[in-house]
Amino acid sequence: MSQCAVIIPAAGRSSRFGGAEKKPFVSLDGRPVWQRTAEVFWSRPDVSKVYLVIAPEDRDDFRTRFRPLLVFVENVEVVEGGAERFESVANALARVPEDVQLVAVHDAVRPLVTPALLDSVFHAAKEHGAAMLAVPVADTLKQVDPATNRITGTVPRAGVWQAQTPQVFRRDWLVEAYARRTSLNVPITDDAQLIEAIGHSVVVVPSAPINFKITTKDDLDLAAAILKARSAAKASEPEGPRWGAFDDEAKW
Ligand SMILES: Nc1ccn([C@@H]2O[C@H](COP(=O)(O)OP(=O)(O)OP(=O)(O)O)[C@@H](O)[C@H]2O)c(=O)n1
Ligand SMILES: C[C@](O)(CO)[C@H](O)COP(=O)(O)O
Repeated sequence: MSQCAVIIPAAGRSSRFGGAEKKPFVSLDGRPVWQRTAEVFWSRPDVSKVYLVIAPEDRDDFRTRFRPLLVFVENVEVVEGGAERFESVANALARVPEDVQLVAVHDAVRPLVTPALLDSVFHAAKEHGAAMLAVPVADTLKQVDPATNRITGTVPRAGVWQAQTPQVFRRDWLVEAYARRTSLNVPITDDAQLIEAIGHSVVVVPSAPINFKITTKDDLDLAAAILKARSAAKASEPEGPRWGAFDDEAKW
């Protein structure tokens, strides 16, 4: 089975989130956001290692709080983050061994990604060398003048998709793209941009809005409400057949 290394950047400043605690470390229905995200990856047989990228200023606290958990998870390595997201990814990418075929980059603050979505984007990346999750833009897009808050134009949304993560690439392509990153003088907000810039096409795998990024407090509240609804639905599911003592009521 071709193995995939997973880079989970969690070293941002959470400036749009506000609050005392950075968003990867806040509790989401009982577990920190980063852990909920990492759990979806680290138990997969096709994941060789998870590289969790933590800001230097958070390392000591992270060790203190989560070493007891990580002792039980063999395939996780903590890597130091950088000032920008691409620097954090680059630091982890440098740790990925050459024999790893694919590298997935997934925001630590997209905790609701599902195993099925991972299956589809991993499969597409194995087949095409580069693939990412995205959803087609559903709302009308407006260009707005920040000085006046007035609309200056409407952006045609045909063919426009909202990028998500994971973004999954052949390791050699991603290493080459990062090596040539400095030649690009555009703000890099996702890794697919770098792969596109070195001439490789990236396949878009239709995703689901559930894989949204926690950027603000409202996003955290939405994620918590979704998880609460999920566990309520699970609790109200009829009991499955009772094994052992047969019961006339049991439905096969
Ligand atoms: N220097 C950075 C910047 C971002 N990230 C990570 O990249 C993901 C997506 O970034 P974003 O949602 O923008 O997080 P922040 O940069 O923390 O948010 P903000 O822009 O509001 O400060 C997050 O998991 C964040 O922790 C990172 O590892 N290193
Ligand atoms: C990578 C990303 O999540 C794709 O939509 C997005 O670009 C991250 O941007 P951010 O400003 O670092 O949140």
